[in-house]
Amino acid sequence: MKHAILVMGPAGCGKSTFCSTILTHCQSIGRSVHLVNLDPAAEHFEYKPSIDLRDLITLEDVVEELQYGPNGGLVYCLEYLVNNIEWLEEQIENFEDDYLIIDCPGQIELYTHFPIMKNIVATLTKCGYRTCGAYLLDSQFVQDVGKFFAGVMSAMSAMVQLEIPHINVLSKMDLLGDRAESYELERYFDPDPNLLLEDVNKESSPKMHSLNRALVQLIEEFNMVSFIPLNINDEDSVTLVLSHIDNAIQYGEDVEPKEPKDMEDVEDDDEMYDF
Ligand SMILES: Nc1nc2c(ncn2[C@@H]2O[C@H](COP(=O)(O)OP(=O)(O)OP(=O)(O)O)[C@@H](O)[C@H]2O)c(=O)[nH]1
Ligand SMILES: [Mg+2]
Repeated sequence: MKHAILVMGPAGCGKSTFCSTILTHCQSIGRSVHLVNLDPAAEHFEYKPSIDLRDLITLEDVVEELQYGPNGGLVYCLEYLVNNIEWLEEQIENFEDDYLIIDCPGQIELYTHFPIMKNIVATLTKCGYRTCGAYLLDSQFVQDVGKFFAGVMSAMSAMVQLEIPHINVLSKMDLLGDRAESYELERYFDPDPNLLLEDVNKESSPKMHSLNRALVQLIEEFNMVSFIPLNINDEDSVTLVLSHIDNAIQYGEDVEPKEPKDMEDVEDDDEMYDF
């Protein structure tokens, strides 16, 4: 079985950094992973992507030749990918039994109302991939409840559209310093919808209260508002996030266990010393 993580989230929330953090971590534990870049505007990468959308189309060319602005150009590039999806199919066919980390562009429209990501997921599924969506929100989203609400809505919109296993990650936890451990923050990781409603009502005018209630109810019904905090400087935190993803796509259940081979090696070694 093949596996993929689709790394999504608003502009600048740390998607590319997340991808290279996971890559570094996987390399250090001897796991095979490949980076896939789906951002036609990406400029540089810590790791060279194994598959790169810029080999098919770049934002620079679209802006130059078609006179699109940067946002329209980006949507054009991804629509071009969807219209030439055989390109992606051919590329991902080469990665039997591997794990792809897919770095997406940071334009929120791609997750909320364009069917682009849905098409990409359908292609991955068709090619035999189990895909997990990792939706990143920057830790600044837990600094006030209004922002948190907006962030949750965008995460939920991606989740509802894509219909794949999904986790939410709160990135850049290192920026919060000591506050990262505080009770005030922890209540956002797995928030109680009633507390959320109380908080958001305090900050908005009474006119908004019934809308707030409806939104909280929606969040509650989807039962998805939980976030895994990620501090990229803390190895345990990276391990925890990856284990949530592995769990969501059942990675490891069908991977050949390492022991038998190791045991053979040991046996061979034994033979060498068997006088
Ligand atoms: N302190 C800190 N900074 C981070 C972290 N992750 C990302 N950044 C910084 O945030 C900025 C954006 O990070 P990227 O990883 O490029 O974010 P992105 O989501 O890929 O951005 P786009 O592709 O433009 O949407 C960079 O300046 C990073 O150095 C983090 O965990 N901690
Ligand atoms: Mg990026």
